[in-house]
Amino acid sequence: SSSSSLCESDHFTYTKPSLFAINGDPVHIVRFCEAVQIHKAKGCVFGDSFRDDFCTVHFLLGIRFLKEKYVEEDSAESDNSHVQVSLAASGFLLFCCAICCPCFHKERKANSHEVLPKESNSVHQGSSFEMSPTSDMISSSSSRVSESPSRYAMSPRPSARMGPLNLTMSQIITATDNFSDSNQIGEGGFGIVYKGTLEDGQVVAIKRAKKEHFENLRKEFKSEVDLLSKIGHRNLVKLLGYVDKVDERLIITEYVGNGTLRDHLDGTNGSILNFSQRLEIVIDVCHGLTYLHSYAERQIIHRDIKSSNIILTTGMRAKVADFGFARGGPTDSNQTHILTQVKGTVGYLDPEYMRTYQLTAKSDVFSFGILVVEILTGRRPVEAKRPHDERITVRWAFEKYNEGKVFELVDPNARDRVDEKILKKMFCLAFQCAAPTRKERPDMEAVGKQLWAIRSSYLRRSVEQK
Ligand SMILES: Nc1ncnc2c1ncn2[C@@H]1O[C@H](COP(=O)(O)OP(=O)(O)OP(=O)(O)O)[C@@H](O)[C@H]1O
Repeated sequence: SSSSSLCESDHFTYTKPSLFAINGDPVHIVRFCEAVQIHKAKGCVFGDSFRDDFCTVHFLLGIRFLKEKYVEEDSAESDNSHVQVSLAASGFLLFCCAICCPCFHKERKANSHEVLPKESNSVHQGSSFEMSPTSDMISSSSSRVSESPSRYAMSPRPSARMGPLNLTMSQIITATDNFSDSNQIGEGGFGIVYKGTLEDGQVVAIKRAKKEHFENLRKEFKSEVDLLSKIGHRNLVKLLGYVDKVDERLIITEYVGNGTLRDHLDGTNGSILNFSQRLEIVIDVCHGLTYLHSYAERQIIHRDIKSSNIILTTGMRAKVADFGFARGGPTDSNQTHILTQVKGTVGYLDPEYMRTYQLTAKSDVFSFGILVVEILTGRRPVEAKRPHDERITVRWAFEKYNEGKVFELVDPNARDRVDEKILKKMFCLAFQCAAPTRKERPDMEAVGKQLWAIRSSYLRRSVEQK
């Protein structure tokens, strides 16, 4: 059987099982899908009889392997192989655009209709939330609400401390000037964050649980402390100690003094991030996540990767913070996922995890993909005040990317001009990470390799341009 559709003056025909034609001329499937994509971007509507399932990754599995080969070659690129690799890279982009993206586009649309409007109506954007697998509801009363506290009642234990710091309550009170407003540096779902200066001059960040949520936040506190105590990496905020008393719950971490990534994207502290800084931040976050997923004592899934949870140092290095929602990954090698409540932040949440309650490290990969689009465009994942077709940033970016208008995506505040190929590679990688299903997303280690290759091309081109 055959389906056909007329778009502008072009006539598209698909005859099962694998004959593709434009205006009567047989064409390769990749060319065909590309043309469909371009016409869709121009606003052409394909009739019901015309199904484009064959443009999905599943259909083109064979070609996908080819794409992966290109990426590998790209990572190993050297100065000598420059020309050859550039060609391979553009081939990769072509495939990425024609194959990975149509699939992403199609499924993403379906997913976002299902979940995004519901979420954005229900919760304050940018705040973390959780959703129970049984109730299927998103809490709207508070950005972070826990399950019944009694389920998590722990036996009372003394004010426990770990890490290099052994602080008493009175030392903490002195360090924060009795939790004075002037030392307050931020506020999240867990509580208020204070800056503290210890007797020896060391500056720390002290998260103080809000009294009204004390019981509810017990599990979150425990999870954050337990997981943070097992990790040590330069791209993750370090736990220095904690206090767990009947009437006080505090987490003491290293102080990272240059504000959140979101602050920097907003330009609230005066300076605008250039492309090179954005690329380094992306790489730092990738390294932090790679460590959590593959090198920590036990796999850790962060579950709340977003720009306000990335804090920058004065040297503009990025550190992942806020482990309040973090969870250990599967312990048994036969286990592919963990079945659990949905927790995270609107706009960054993995649609597959939302649908199935199955959590894997690939949920962090999805959030990372969304974050990369945010870093490059400067736009929040959901921009409610924009025109309709620009509200879901990743979808808007994807459409523009497919129209070949990659420069229109770049944050208008970032003035340094970047090579188009580099930008395309970055966006393409972000779209792969934000693919609708986890099996289509690369793991963080593979992302790191691609980023490293992008970085060396970027540095080489910067030198060439000088
Ligand atoms: N280690 C730190 N060093 C410096 N500032 C920090 C540190 N940790 C947190 N902050 C600041 O405190 C703010 C609140 O952090 P917190 O992790 O409690 O909440 P959040 O991530 O912004 O919100 P939510 O918990 O609802 O997701 C951060 O946005 C940041 O500005």
